[in-house]
Amino acid sequence: MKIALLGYGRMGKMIEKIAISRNHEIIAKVDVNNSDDVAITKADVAIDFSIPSAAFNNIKHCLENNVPVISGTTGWLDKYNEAVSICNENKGAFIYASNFSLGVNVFFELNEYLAKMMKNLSQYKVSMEEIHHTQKQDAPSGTAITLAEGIIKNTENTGWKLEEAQENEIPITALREPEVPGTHSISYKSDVDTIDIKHTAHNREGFALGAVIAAEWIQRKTGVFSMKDVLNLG
Ligand SMILES: NC(=O)C1=CN([C@@H]2O[C@H](COP(=O)(O)OP(=O)(O)OC[C@H]3O[C@@H](n4cnc5c(N)ncnc54)[C@H](OP(=O)(O)O)[C@@H]3O)[C@@H](O)[C@H]2O)C=CC1
Ligand SMILES: O=C(O)C1=N[C@H](C(=O)O)C[C@H](O)C1
Repeated sequence: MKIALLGYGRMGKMIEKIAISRNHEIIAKVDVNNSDDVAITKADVAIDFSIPSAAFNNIKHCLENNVPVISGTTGWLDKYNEAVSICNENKGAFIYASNFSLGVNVFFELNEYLAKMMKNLSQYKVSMEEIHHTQKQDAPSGTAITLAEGIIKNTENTGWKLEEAQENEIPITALREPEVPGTHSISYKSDVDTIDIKHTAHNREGFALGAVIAAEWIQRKTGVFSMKDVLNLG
């Protein structure tokens, strides 16, 4: 495949390495100072790991030029429904995932399964913690938001909040520490015990491999998909 990388930072560089190892070709590398709009239109797929303020326009540009797009950028989802409409209007192909790693996608399923079991156990209060590197622009992480949505779908919780939450809201603590690729944990605490589940990324390879697998999977498809479709989980 000919791949356009939209965003050539930590993730863009890791995706380049994995894509080349799987015999793909990088034909465009876009960052804040370098936008090659013509090269993008010649790609079989674009992979966007950029910044929250740039992601939507990157995705729109690809979909309007019939280039399938995989986006892992977090913090832009107020415009997700608009991106879905643009994809459908252009009969394009689009996947957004807050986390492309196989391990976290298994963790998403585990989280929902546990939430269903906890639904009627009102003695347990749920909370979440995410830890990321100090360069991260958004909080809470996209992954933490997906995890919170998985709990809300399956319990009486009605929303989530950073730090101080109301009754029926999931409190999320977002910590920033040097060099941490991404750690997410969920706790159900009662007066007598605590149940914890946790995912720890050791590096960024899992995210990058998942994004390249999604790019391979979306070839010749039309529609809006998720990593659940790609990995055939659940
Ligand atoms: N879904 C997932 O599995 C994962 C998602 N992420 C998310 O991916 C995103 C990128 O993460 P990361 O690589 O660590 O971040 P970096 O800051 O390392 O990289 C961001 C890149 O985007 C570039 N950029 C800035 N403006 C634009 C623009 N207008 N168009 C295209 N590129 C632009 C930056 O360029 P410059 O440096 O020149 O400013 C930089 O190269 C984040 O939102 C992060 O949360 C991260 C890991 C996994
Ligand atoms: O910014 C990051 O680094 C990460 N961002 C994603 C998120 O916001 O969930 C995924 C991963 O945790 C790393």
